[in-house]
Amino acid sequence: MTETQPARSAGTVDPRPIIEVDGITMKFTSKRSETVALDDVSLTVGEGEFVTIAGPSGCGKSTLLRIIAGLARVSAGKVSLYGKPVTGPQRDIGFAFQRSALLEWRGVRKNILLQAEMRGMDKKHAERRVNELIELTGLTGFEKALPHELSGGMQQRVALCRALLHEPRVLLMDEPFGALDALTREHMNIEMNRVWRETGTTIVLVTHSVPEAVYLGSRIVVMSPRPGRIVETLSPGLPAERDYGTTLKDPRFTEAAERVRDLLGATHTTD
Ligand SMILES: Nc1ncnc2c1ncn2[C@@H]1O[C@H](COP(=O)(O)OP(=O)(O)OP(=O)(O)O)[C@@H](O)[C@H]1O
Repeated sequence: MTETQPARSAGTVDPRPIIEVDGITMKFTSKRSETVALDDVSLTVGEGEFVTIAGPSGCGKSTLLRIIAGLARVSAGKVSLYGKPVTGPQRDIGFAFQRSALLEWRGVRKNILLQAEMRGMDKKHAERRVNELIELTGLTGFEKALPHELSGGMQQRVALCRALLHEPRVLLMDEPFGALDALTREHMNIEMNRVWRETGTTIVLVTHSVPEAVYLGSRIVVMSPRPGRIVETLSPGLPAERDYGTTLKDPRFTEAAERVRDLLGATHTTD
């Protein structure tokens, strides 16, 4: 990566709010039923933060991300991105999902460039950016490989490059490593921490994994079972640069992980 690295230290968050979720409620209504997916959820994410959201299945985590992205309309409350109300699909964000959704007939480079084609980006700029991202995510040498020739972790790296191609200030990730085996997931977590530090992107990541939530998050948001509410927010104060093995033994990590587990355990019992 050639660009200057933004200085970071955990806990010192730029006060400028980038995402503001203010008292949102989300109801899904059909002829037969009404589902309250989110109930009075408020969350502010500052520039450069890495917020992880953990919560039981069905508590509205994906719905919350979709609302921030402008892909779903709230029943009540307000959402702003970069200080402007979200009223429709947002272009200046990146989105990564559990399934990498790569085009099977396109190689790595061309899959990443799909983003540039969809946005009509300047070709030379996009080409330069792809080179940077391929290097950043360790995909050098695989530029022409087709998705089926890649491991699951590599496929997710390609999806990550695609989500970052247009240099979005905000990256939303919905359980992006959920389909990977445990070891590959750890590697992706280490990589994700580096990508965050090196790009300065504001990230919100939804996960079912407690270690992933605590290792990656500068702040960890824990939600209750449906209707989803925020039950607690933790800021363990770990340094931004985190060696995996050392971090997992750090008392700040272990205490936060235990607390998240307790909260999720406690919320599960009321399921
Ligand atoms: N389009 C929709 N129409 C009706 N109900 C929906 C819709 N989208 C989500 N829901 C409901 O809203 C609730 C929250 O769903 P959501 O997918 O946001 O949860 P989640 O926390 O991301 O779950 P998981 O962890 O299992 O992915 C669920 O009960 C789901 O059935």
